[in-house]
Amino acid sequence: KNHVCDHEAPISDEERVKLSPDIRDRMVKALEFKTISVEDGMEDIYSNEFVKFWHYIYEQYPRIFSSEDPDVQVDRIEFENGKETIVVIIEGTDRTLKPGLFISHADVVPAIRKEWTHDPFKPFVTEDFVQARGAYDCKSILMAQLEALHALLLNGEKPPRKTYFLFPHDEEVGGFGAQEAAKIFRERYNIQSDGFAFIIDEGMPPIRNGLPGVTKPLLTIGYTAKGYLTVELTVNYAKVGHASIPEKESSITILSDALSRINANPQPNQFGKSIEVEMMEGLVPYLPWTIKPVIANLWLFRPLVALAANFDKQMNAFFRTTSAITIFNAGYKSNVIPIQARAVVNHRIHPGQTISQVLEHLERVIDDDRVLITQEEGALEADKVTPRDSLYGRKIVHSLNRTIKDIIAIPGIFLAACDARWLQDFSDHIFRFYPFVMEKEDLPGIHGREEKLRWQSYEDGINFYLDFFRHMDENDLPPGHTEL
Ligand SMILES: CCCCCCCC/C=C\CCCCCCCC(=O)N[C@@H](CCSC)C(=O)O
Repeated sequence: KNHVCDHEAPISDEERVKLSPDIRDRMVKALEFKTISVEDGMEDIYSNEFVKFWHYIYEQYPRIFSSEDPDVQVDRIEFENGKETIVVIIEGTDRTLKPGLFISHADVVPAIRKEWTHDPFKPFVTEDFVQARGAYDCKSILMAQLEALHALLLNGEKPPRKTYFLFPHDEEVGGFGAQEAAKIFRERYNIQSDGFAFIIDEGMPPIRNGLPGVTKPLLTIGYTAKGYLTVELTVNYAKVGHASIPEKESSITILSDALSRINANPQPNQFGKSIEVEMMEGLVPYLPWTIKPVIANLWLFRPLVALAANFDKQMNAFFRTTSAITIFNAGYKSNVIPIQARAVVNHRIHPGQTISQVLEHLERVIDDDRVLITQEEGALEADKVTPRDSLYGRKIVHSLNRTIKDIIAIPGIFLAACDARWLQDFSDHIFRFYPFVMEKEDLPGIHGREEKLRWQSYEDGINFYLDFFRHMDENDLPPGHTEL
């Protein structure tokens, strides 16, 4: 089976929610709140923005947040400085079905004003897109889910199964909101291991022109996610003296050598150890004739395809554990040689490797006792893998095909991390993706500058959630539809 039915009849015009000026305005306004997560140890001046953000959201969606309906419940998990992780629970029409869980975080990463053409918290709006920090990651999902849910409830409908929405406040800095929610799901709501039918969180974006020759929007739904490991490298080299008579080595040169060795000796290629082979096979029908015969015959060309990791940064990220040097500091005065140098390396662990294997490789490559390697808190192994033939996966693809023109959706690996990792015990069926098509050039906007959400994509994404909310029952799709 390797067939994705990408020619579903689209939803009808009557079913489709149109992007009204009100829907646009709500999104634009949501982007004005500086719900910024800052790293530990930095001054957190944004707490009140979270309070104001949720106050605004409560006002905008009264059918959810101030409802008399006993089937609609809102729970607020309080954290320091008034920040809250929010849980919304909607009773479904069939109480015999396991509940489903949707996750979307409310926090965003910081943005440096001078790097942007417009203030990242004063949204720049055109006919085609809105540009602001969080426009894609992740207020797009949060707002689209609220729009879809509100429309559903206002229409007098309920989802087929009980549905939980989790809106954490700190995904970008560790996920304590999601970790606390996991405890509350167990203790307060009595949800046991495997208690959710499925979990849906942020993940890969559908990218138009994402691969050479693939012009249609291509989405690799995260059926697993890479692990996470940050290490600090420190050198304390006390042989220092006056800068006019330097030693041959210093903490800076020793650390620089170590970092160069990490760059020159990447972690081993893992092609074939997780679901990247299926991912490549899923792509076959859409590839141009120049590449198709190679990918269609992986039994023969596997070693050749694995080599792609050496030439293409995306393939590299899919096929191996990556190591990104994200922080480097040393020195404090131009004529003083510093004793200490420090760097931070962030690894995204391929499911074919473990944390200890990554550390062993790192030690072997650095091969210098003067470089102290310490593991930062928050490391996690790669996530478990969702079954390829999951009914919910097929239903997701079905709804994507019905609401987003030309989308190609195949199972793959999520290259980053999301809050679902803290809730893995609750479901074997976890899916990580965004339903908003982007152009390839938009990609660096996520965590970068000029982050964008395209309006047509936003409308499509709202309709995706609405369609999925209506159809997320246990009934199988008609034969021939959406076999992954
Ligand atoms: C075959 C098609 C190729 C497409 C390649 C696209 C590559 C895009 C990969 C990732 C970008 C999207 C990421 C969006 C979600 C970001 C979530 C996130 O940033 N999470 C944080 C969590 C931090 S935990 C301390 C992270 O850093 O991973």
